[in-house]
Amino acid sequence: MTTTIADPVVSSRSPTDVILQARSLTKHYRSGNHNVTAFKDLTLSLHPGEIVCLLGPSGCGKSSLLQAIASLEPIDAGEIQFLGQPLQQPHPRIGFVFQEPALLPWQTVWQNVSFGLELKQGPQLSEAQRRSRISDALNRVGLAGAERAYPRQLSGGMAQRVALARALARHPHLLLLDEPFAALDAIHRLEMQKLLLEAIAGQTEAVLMVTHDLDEALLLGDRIILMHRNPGRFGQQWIIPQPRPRFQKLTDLSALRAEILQALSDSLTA
Ligand SMILES: Nc1ncnc2c1ncn2[C@@H]1O[C@H](COP(=O)(O)OP(=O)(O)OP(=O)(O)O)[C@@H](O)[C@H]1O
Repeated sequence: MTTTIADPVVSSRSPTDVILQARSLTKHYRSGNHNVTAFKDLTLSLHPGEIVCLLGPSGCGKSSLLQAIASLEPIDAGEIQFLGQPLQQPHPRIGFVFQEPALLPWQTVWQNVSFGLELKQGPQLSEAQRRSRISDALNRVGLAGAERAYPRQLSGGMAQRVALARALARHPHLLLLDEPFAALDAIHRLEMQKLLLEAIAGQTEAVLMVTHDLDEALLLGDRIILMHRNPGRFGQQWIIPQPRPRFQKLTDLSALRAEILQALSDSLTA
């Protein structure tokens, strides 16, 4: 079952619409004298209201897939459509958060979030619109008041909130998250997981998230896709049969958790 993220702007979209359609994607890297196939023949659709989590062993191509969808890395075969249009370059309505916040150390929090709006193909925003977007994004991540701080003055959790605000300022239809909370301790991770759900409400339509943490996938995902490696490819997928938020209800998913854990364990030897 999927939970629709209510959004006055996007409520006209039906869950049968497609935000992202990727067909038969293949990606090779040249490594020394040989090619590494990061992933092969991946097909994926993301629908409005969905958070989809990718789980899988190291090297199965999760990050490469996100980078391909973000148009940060070219693909060797296949096609990606975003909102029905071919996607060939970074799109202003796709936000990206990496494991490292990657903030510019010489710029303030406000300037770092503003940087998310610096895209050649981005919408022409007036100064007032720009300010409003940055201010709204900082509010969403609970950083109103920290606008003038520099990255060195921030904790790891705060820095990651800035990175999230930078992505949200784009008003993304699609948010790509590559292990965004992996570097945080358990308490801050939980805080950020809750904050993420609140921050995307009413704005972001679909989320594709890479995580190594099965509990995180069960907490946040509406759908979990297992990836295998050599070459990277999709395996089983599971629909999470409970609406979000489910912070108090993980024990209800213990049978499903055990099933996914077994599949993950099997994938290590596949
Ligand atoms: N820039 C690169 N040049 C050469 N090979 C690469 C490059 N980036 C990734 N690879 C290779 O592509 C494959 C997929 O890597 P990728 O980082 O996408 O996997 P992953 O599932 O995200 O791994 P992890 O969970 O460890 O982050 C691996 O074999 C990796 O070594």
